[in-house]
Amino acid sequence: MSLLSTAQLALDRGGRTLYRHLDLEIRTGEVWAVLGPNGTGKSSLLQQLTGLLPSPPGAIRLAGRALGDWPSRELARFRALILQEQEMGVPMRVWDRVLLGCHPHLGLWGRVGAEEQARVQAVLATMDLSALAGRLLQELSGGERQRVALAAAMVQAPRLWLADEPNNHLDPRHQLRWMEWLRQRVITQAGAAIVALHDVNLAARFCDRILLLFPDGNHIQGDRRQVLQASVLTSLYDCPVGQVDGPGFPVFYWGRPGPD
Ligand SMILES: Nc1ncnc2c1ncn2[C@@H]1O[C@H](COP(=O)(O)OP(=O)(O)OP(=O)(O)O)[C@@H](O)[C@H]1O
Repeated sequence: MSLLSTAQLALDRGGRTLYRHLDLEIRTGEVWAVLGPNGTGKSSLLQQLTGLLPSPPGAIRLAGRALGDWPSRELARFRALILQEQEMGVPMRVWDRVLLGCHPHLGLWGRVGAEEQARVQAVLATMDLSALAGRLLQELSGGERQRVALAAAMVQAPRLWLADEPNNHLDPRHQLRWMEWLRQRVITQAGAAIVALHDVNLAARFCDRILLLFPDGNHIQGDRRQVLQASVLTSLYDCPVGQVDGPGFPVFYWGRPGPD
């Protein structure tokens, strides 16, 4: 089943055409990576797919229904957007920030019950945040704050995940853990995800389908084995990329092999 589709989507921004004629079909159980150099439109695409940037009526459909026809509350239950930079605004504790993720699921009076408390507790434990529950966001490291943003989306429990560089600031253990969690979640809950990444190796390991955005406005999409090839990535990033065999997946490296 298609959870997100686009028809001839296009976007001009910053005086440039970022993409044209973009037809996407993101199905249940799929994790997509969007890759491309700085400024090619990865964040802009995610913003457009969520409705933060305009698109023609019917050009974006979620589960078959045009984006503009979704009531906002239903939409908030269906999909989550994880932004690249987290706005901190008013001082807030970790627990309260993560609890905000429950809001689309609360009843008319917005009362938080034992079920929501338990959900927050479980997600905090998964993200190694239990000990920080009472701390202010302003007092956290960049990686800790990023884990809080991911935790809030996990509590929101959407079917469709749109995540802009979710691994920003995360150490390798937490990157791996979160990507594994997302993949598992998408498979077991019949969900789907589209994730903007700079780490090609995470894409090669955890994503099924890849969308490449080129600086000249062109794009390529397809199965990860077909798209993620050293020659394609070299041309995408205008930087030499090599490839070696990893344990069950390819490993890419930047630059030419060293002399030793
Ligand atoms: N608010 C804005 N107003 C006008 N132009 C913008 C705005 N935000 C981004 N742009 C421009 O849109 C283009 C795409 O930016 P975008 O942030 O989508 O790229 P990106 O692929 O996510 O880059 P990065 O890898 O650096 O995160 C860039 O040329 C950028 O300068």
